Amino acid sequence: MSTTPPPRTPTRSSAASTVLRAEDLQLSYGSQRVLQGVTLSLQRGRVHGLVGPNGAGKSTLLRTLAVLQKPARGRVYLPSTRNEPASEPACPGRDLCTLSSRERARFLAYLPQDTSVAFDFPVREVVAMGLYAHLSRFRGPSSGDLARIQHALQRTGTEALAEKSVRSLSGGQRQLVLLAKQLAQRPEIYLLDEPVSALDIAHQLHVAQCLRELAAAGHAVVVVLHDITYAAALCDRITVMHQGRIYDDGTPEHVLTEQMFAEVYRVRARVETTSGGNLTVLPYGVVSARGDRTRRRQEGE
Ligand SMILES: Nc1ncnc2c1ncn2[C@@H]1O[C@H](COP(=O)(O)OP(=O)(O)OP(=O)(O)O)[C@@H](O)[C@H]1O
Repeated sequence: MSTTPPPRTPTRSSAASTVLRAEDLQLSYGSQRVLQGVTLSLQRGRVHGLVGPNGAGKSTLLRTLAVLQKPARGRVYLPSTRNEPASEPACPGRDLCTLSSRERARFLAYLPQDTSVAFDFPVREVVAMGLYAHLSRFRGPSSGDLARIQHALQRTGTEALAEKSVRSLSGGQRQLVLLAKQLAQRPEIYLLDEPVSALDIAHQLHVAQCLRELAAAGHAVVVVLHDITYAAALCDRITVMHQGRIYDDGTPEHVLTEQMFAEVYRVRARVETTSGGNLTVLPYGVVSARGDRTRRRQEGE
């Protein structure tokens, strides 16, 4: 079942500036090439979706953008003038890996796909960890910091869980708590790997609203998603990953085509626009060599 988030906001048409650029990324695990020639720019005020089949390289790309993995080739950097269009050639800029861990934490937050936690803490303390980059070594959290934690809990609907131990939570609750931690962190860029995969439809809508608000406030939001209809409604721009490469990149209307579903996902899918203007995707069959022949015979080709 797919959930349709609220329609995209006018931020989509406003002028966007590039906040981070990745250029010609290449990364392998042993002999397996997982990223090949990946180049993309992230813009403020945009929700940027990453979609593609299992194993396409989406999580690896996100971890590389978060400087948690080092590419064999290519770089991730802050453009020196952060307002050039995505299509312009790279300018020298500053490599993200040269930022200190505190600077990096002020710049970006990364939500992993696996939300299991190594240590047990009360939820409120987990969210407070998001403040690390903003706290002085010599003082505890201020009243403003405490208010920020409370706001993050409220924004994600996890207030009632604040005193519970994080290990006692359900998978979906843990996902919301880790999102609250990111909100408390207040970075310029949010890198979120399947942030709604464990959420019910109400919470999916709630998170979509929250991400749209972050974009409207000028943050860049990158989100890996498998629910294509949800992605179409939420994202200003979608990058389709296929076998470690960018297959296509652009507005949902541009990239979510029946041809793309056949070539990348190997499924037949109907792509329709509802009367409300939302794009919906209905997969109805698997593409296979045999299936293609059968279909052609049925169609009398
Ligand atoms: N630590 C690792 N060691 C070896 N291979 C890995 C490792 N992590 C990922 N891979 C391989 O890299 C490829 C890309 O994985 P990645 O997790 O980036 O894909 P994905 O597009 O996020 O997939 P999914 O939608 O299933 O989460 C896969 O073939 C995977 O098996």
